[in-house]
Amino acid sequence: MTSPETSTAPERTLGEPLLVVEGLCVNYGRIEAIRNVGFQVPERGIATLIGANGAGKTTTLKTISGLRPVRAGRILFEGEDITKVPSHKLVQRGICQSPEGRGVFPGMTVEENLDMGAYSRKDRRTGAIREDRDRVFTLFPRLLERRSQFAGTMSGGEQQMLAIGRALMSRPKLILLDEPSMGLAPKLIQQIFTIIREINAQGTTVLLVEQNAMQALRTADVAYVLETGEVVREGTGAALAEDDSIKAAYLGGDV
Ligand SMILES: Nc1ncnc2c1ncn2[C@@H]1O[C@H](COP(=O)(O)OP(=O)(O)OP(=O)(O)O)[C@@H](O)[C@H]1O
Repeated sequence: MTSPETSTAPERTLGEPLLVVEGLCVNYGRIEAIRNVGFQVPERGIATLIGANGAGKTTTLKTISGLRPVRAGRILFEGEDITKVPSHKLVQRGICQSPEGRGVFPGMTVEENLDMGAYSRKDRRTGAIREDRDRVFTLFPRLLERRSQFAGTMSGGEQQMLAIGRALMSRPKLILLDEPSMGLAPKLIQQIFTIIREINAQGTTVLLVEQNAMQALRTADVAYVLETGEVVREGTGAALAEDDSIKAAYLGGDV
């Protein structure tokens, strides 16, 4: 049993909301994938969306990234309306997503994949890109060992690390992580959550989508529970991790 005092969320001063989502509705044809979804991500914080399969987590992230059109509602980033801003422009503004299921370039080496992540940034000085590559290698020493290896020949966990590293290469203010622990062995899951906290401690705001509810709640400052396309609960990660109805519904044996 974890008390709020033992939450591993680091002590930081959270800022004003960096991302605000209001009344978001998104459809796939006639199917309403999410309805009236609203939440906020505080600057320098970690927010998480948890929920079962099909709850609408990935759709929410894709919509924030500009990959799905909005039927109703709006998305504000740094106080500006970005609801209709296309994906590549959002990367330039500081929002970058690490997709579910890795999505690395299999025929490129680790290093080439990382360089692709820096493609759209304004500061393209070789020195600056090298520094950021080194930062990724410090976070993920395994990627350094495999810097010349083709991404497609690496394990699932290594590809997941590479996808996060590649997103970091755009120097995002806000990183969107879609199920970073998916399919990983328990030891690697612990490592990924430690790295997420480290990325956040270095100044990047995090929006984390997870099915691994207990780990996500322990990591997050604020948390929202999605159920069939709607936000049904919200609170601090620590409070929701302690809530009996949340434990019964979402945590199962995952503790
Ligand atoms: N390409 C698509 N076409 C039609 N419906 C879709 C599509 N993608 C998702 N949906 C539907 O939208 C709803 C939300 O799905 P979404 O993938 O966002 O959920 P999720 O919470 O991320 O689930 P998971 O954890 O399984 O990835 C579901 O009802 C799903 O069936």
